[in-house]
Amino acid sequence: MLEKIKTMYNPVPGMAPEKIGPTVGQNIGKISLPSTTLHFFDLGGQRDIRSIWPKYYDECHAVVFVLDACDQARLSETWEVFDEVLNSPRLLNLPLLLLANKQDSPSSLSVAEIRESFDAWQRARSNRLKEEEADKITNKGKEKGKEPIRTAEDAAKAAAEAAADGPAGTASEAGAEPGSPLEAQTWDDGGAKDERMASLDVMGASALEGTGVRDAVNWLYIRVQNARKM
Ligand SMILES: Nc1nc2c(ncn2[C@@H]2O[C@H](COP(=O)(O)OP(=O)(O)OP(=O)(O)O)[C@@H](O)[C@H]2O)c(=O)[nH]1
Ligand SMILES: [Mg+2]
Repeated sequence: MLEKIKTMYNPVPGMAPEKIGPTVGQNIGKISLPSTTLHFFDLGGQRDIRSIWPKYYDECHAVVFVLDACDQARLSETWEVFDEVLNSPRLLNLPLLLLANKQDSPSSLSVAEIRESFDAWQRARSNRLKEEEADKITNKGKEKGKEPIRTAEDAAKAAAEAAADGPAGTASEAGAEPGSPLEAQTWDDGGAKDERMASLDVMGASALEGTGVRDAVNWLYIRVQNARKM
């Protein structure tokens, strides 16, 4: 994608698609636009390379997450990685674009299908977390049920414990253990994540044919200009 951007915007063309191998570390590039120069850091997407991404978060002004819209088998992995980026506290206030690449291919998912796929993945995860939470509460109840109440003193203690636990299924039960996935789920960010989801920008492009590339660069140009005015 970055090489195509260079070819379209710079006098010296970027590398031809057939010569591009997987990005090891970073690939950099810049393009000049009216009153702005955009500097790009193209970071490799392979598992081992993803650990370097956060090193760039403090320096960047916008993020474009490029996904392979043909690779349906890896979409679930893609959403896990994307969700982490989406929820990175250091990126929370930055413009974020989800760019569905390979739109030239007949097997590519459309922008609408990509959005739907991510929504479905999020719904499934949320249901899974709720089930885990319900199981936890049920198991806890069973444990308690096992304890024989022998004396009046024991009965009073059991009643006090039950009262302290609060009604089953309330937020007091959810994600009680620090560091659990539930805790991440219930982390209060003042609704910033919901807002981000509602305003998530998704676009389609083809790095091979160049369709959608100018729209994506314009998106970046506008966001970076706006950020500068603030
Ligand atoms: N049909 C089609 N193929 C593409 C397009 N963009 C990239 N490819 C092909 O997809 C393969 C992977 O492309 P890369 O550009 O290396 O993918 P990448 O996302 O940068 O991968 P990493 O650098 O490992 O993160 C190559 O065979 C490319 O030729 C596209 O827009 N359409
Ligand atoms: Mg690459």
